[in-house]
Amino acid sequence: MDSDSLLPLSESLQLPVIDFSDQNLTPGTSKWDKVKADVRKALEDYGWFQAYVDKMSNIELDKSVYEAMEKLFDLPVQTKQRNVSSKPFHGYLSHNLYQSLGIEDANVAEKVNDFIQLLWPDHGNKSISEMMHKFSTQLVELDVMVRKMIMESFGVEKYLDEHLNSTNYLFRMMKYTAPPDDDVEETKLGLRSHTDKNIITILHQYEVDGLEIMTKDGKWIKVKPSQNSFIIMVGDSLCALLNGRLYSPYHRVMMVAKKTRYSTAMFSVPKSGVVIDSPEEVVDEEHPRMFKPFEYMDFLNFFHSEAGRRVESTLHAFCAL
Ligand SMILES: O=C(O)CCC(=O)C(=O)O
Ligand SMILES: [Fe+2]
Repeated sequence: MDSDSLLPLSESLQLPVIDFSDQNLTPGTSKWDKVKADVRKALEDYGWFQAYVDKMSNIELDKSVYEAMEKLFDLPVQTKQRNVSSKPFHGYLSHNLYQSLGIEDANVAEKVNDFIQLLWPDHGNKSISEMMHKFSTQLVELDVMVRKMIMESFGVEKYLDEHLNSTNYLFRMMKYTAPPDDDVEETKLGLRSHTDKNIITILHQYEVDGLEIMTKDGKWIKVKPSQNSFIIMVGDSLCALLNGRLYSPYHRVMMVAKKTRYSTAMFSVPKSGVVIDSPEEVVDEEHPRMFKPFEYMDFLNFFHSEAGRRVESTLHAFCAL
């Protein structure tokens, strides 16, 4: 991990920070290949990295998203509950310190507009939905770039278009209320430890920290919020698609600061009916086939079930060979 596209995050631990700010980061260049190699190494070793993006021109956008989130979560509970979905974990959720709202197909301008109109039908909110859609578009571009690098790196780029077309984008906004003023560890838990079930997640924390990601050897790493970067994380579906060659890490939110915390997540999610099955290219003697083919909604429904909640690893319990 000692190439010049990596920036040091911490003196004591060499954490994966990869520079995505280069405007000339285009496929086929030597810069692209270098970043691609770092991405693969980080996702093999940690299952995530911090993508440094030069957002100097986007500080306004970042601030606007933050302000819109504050207002959305201030709406009455009955209003937020209009955000429903037929799929588990896609609509409004609330438990303990945690609340979240979800926009399905957030890459489609009308869908973002429908969401804003449904919750917040004031005059003038067109500009808010346009702003949210702009933010989504940037996250989708980052998701596509990273997935292209991953597919190339494993020699399966011929499936890239098919792969990109087999997913939807779910954008979620999260609010975590400040924990009670005590020293009880449990009351600080904002979101319990889990692996993401989708393909790739792009997380962004606003000012207040709390995200912790587990290393393969069981150490929790606290990830500091940064306006200029996004956390890119492998989900179980990508891990399964690549025959376990990339790692999907456990992560959680601990509300250590006594402050309200906001975060956003863009999830690339397999569409209904798509079968996740490792291509031959990622299976060999050294890497025997690890998972049975499965449909994402069956996997998500298992995770949502009583039995699925009890198992240590949803992916292994659901489809390991
Ligand atoms: O709020 C965060 O930083 C993490 C959220 C998360 O892990 C999730 O929504 O899956
Ligand atoms: Fe997560």
